Amino acid sequence: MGHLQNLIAWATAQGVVIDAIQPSKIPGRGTGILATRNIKAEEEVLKVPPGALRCLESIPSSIRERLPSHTTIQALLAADLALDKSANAVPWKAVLPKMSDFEVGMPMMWPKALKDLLPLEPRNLLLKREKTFQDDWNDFNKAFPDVPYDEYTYAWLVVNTRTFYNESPETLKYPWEDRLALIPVADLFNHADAGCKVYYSPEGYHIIADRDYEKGEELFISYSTHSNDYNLLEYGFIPDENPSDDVYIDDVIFPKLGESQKAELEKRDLLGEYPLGEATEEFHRTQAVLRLLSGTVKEFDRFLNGEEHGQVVQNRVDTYLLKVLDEFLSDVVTKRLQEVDALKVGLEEQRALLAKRWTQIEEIINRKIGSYRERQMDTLE
Ligand SMILES: C[S@@+](CC[C@H](N)C(=O)[O-])C[C@H]1O[C@@H](n2cnc3c(N)ncnc32)[C@H](O)[C@@H]1O
Repeated sequence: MGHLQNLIAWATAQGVVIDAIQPSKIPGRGTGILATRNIKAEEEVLKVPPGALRCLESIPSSIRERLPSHTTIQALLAADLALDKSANAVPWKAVLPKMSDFEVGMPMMWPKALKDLLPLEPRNLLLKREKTFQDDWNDFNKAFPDVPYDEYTYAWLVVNTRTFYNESPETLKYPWEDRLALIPVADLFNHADAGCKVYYSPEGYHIIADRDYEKGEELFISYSTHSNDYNLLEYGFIPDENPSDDVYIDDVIFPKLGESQKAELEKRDLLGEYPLGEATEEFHRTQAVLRLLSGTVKEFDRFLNGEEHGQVVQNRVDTYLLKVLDEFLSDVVTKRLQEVDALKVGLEEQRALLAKRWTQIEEIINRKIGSYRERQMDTLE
């Protein structure tokens, strides 16, 4: 029996109910879930009972007691996985991605020269994630010094890329972003921005078809509405289509900021993270920094206090933003694409992912420039 068939037999024995789907190898996406017959919308295709979860409650107290009380659920799950040598875990572990998959997709595993060519905002996010990983490893290594670094790294990345939100009386004591669990078989669904519904009941996790599917079609779930910088950093892939994608212009903004302007922004917790997505909450940060760069501190304050009236300042800010976006294209994006192309460091697939991201950024900026120009023409008419 192959690993995937073995997994199904094992999962069924754990009480997992699998209907009309099967895991299969999908080019470019590792393993995914395919329909084995035509499926109607609202059909339940998977149910995973609570007993089959790898979650806070299933972690042996012998592990929890040896790790510090501040240990996150993510780090506890990673510790549990790194230490789990039981035969019961083998069928699930056998279908997990390999370390070589993480080395390609996860920027955490890239050589520094490639990490340095990531856009500034995700580069900063990566530094934070690396610090979290390092802290988790230090705690784990003190408690379990016999487990090698590579084995823990692998377990940590498995947890990082395939957990689900899991609410229980125990996990409610943790911050919401850390209420995590591993759900065998459900963790084989790949991401698309529209996908099957996932919900939890006392019977466990249910996955329900969101629409009709034809036999052989891949079924997806949505991991959430993240930008592709986030998808790359946290999950190690870049979707081709992503309506929630956004671009941060920190790379072009930061070199323009003087020390006193940085201090002004820092004072108000507005230093860094400048997205272009107008629908995002953080777009307010972008509007604020553009006012500071193109106007006076007084105007900047008026904007922050909600005292800006009329269109005059906004029109000037839009014109300034257009200039900034042109600069972003010529001074940052084009340069980065050339640098990635010239670089011989790392694996070809790693460089291809990085180049894909900068190309997407180039396309988004070009679309933005087009829509701002159109808006300006409309205002003039
Ligand atoms: C929850 S797992 C899904 C199953 C996974 N493909 C596997 O082989 O085990 C999440 C991982 O799947 C991959 N993935 C998910 N959605 C993808 C997509 N739309 N395109 C490419 N890779 C995807 C990424 O590597 C991600 O870290």
